[in-house]
Amino acid sequence: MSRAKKVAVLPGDGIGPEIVEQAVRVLHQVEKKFGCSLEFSYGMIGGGAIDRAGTPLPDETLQLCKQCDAVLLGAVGGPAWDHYPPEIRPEKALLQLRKELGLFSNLRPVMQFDGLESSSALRPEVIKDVDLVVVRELTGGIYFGEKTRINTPDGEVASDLLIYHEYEVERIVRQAFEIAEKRRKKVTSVDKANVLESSRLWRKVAEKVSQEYPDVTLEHMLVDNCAMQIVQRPSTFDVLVTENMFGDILSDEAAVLSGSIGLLPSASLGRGTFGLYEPVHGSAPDIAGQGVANPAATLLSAAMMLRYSFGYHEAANAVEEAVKQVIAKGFRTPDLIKEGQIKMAVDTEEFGALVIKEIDQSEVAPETKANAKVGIR
Ligand SMILES: NC(=O)c1ccc[n+]([C@@H]2O[C@H](COP(=O)([O-])OP(=O)(O)OC[C@H]3O[C@@H](n4cnc5c(N)ncnc54)[C@H](O)[C@@H]3O)[C@@H](O)[C@H]2O)c1
Ligand SMILES: CC(C)[C@H](C(=O)O)[C@@H](O)C(=O)O
Ligand SMILES: [Mg+2]
Repeated sequence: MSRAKKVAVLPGDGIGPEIVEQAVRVLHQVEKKFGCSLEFSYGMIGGGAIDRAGTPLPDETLQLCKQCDAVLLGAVGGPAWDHYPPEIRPEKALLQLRKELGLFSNLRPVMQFDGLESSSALRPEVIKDVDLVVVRELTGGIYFGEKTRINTPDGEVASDLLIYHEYEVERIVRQAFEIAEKRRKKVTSVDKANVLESSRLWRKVAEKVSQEYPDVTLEHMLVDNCAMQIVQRPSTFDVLVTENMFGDILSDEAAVLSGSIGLLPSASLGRGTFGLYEPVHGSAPDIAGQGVANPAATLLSAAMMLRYSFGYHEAANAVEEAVKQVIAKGFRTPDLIKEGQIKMAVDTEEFGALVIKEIDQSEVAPETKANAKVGIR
């Protein structure tokens, strides 16, 4: 294979370091098995960076990311920093990093895992055949609009501006159509066009872009309805495209379909092959330091990195298959064990070791249909 691919590794806070450690171990196994070469460089981000460097996103971290081919991130935040002012909160680092790197498109695939049918809070017949991708706009909308906080005689007043430019909507909607063309050819555009002007623009642009993709069906859905439909008839969704905050909320909700937020990976992409890969979940302060976090979401994010940023499709398939196999064989981190179920309980490190063993023993498999469907390039 070609020169070593450079990976910036940002473990972050809470369970971040625990899950990222397993991802790096798995990627070392990928190097061994597939003869590729990855070069890892570590950087600080989030609360830990505030404590050590006085800022959640030190300039060295940003420069490191810019010099690499991809970024692998754990999670940021936690109660220790919740009272900090907005400019030095851990979450600010994440938003700034995505913006600075031009990563406007956040892909969050949601799938079914064999053996987990009864781990979901939903009935097995409802979650049967779930296979959807949330395409979340990532660098615009209310998270990035102007914020104000003023004192008035009637008390404090706060505001967050929700603003979208046409070009921002157009590029993310187009991305959704490109993905849908390789899948089941259906785009659900989610908005609140009955109330929000930004959503009315969103809808108009979605209609315009859809003209270029006559073989893809476009449906519009109001976000409140979508929040219900996603748990009522999830298998009818293929590609779901939406603005930043709606996508944030709906993707956490969609975790119920797989069985745990610890299973949901993500890829944040821009124009080229550079990408940032992180689990959908946060730093899970309630279980941090116990070594019991589910590392699957991070391992699957690493697989997305192999696929989208490096084009290592076989290696990506092997990691995804290995994670699925470990789960199918009945191994479970605590988040996937319901009361009364007898399963083989494993911790974070044991789960990582099982995945490594699966990769070691795997045949080098060709691109499978299921994997190819999420592909965007
Ligand atoms: N990308 C990110 O870095 C990111 C994303 C979301 C939240 N956050 C931050 O994380 C902190 C905690 O947020 P929260 O509690 O609302 O959300 P969270 O996703 O961290 O946790 C929600 C629940 O899911 C569980 N959970 C999450 N990941 C898990 C895993 N891998 N394995 C097993 N269980 C898991 C947690 O234990 C918790 O019960 C906050 O500071 C928040 O701002 C960061
Ligand atoms: C921590 C927060 C800023 C972040 C977001 O809203 O993007 C998180 O919830 C996510 O989903 O990655
Ligand atoms: Mg979120």
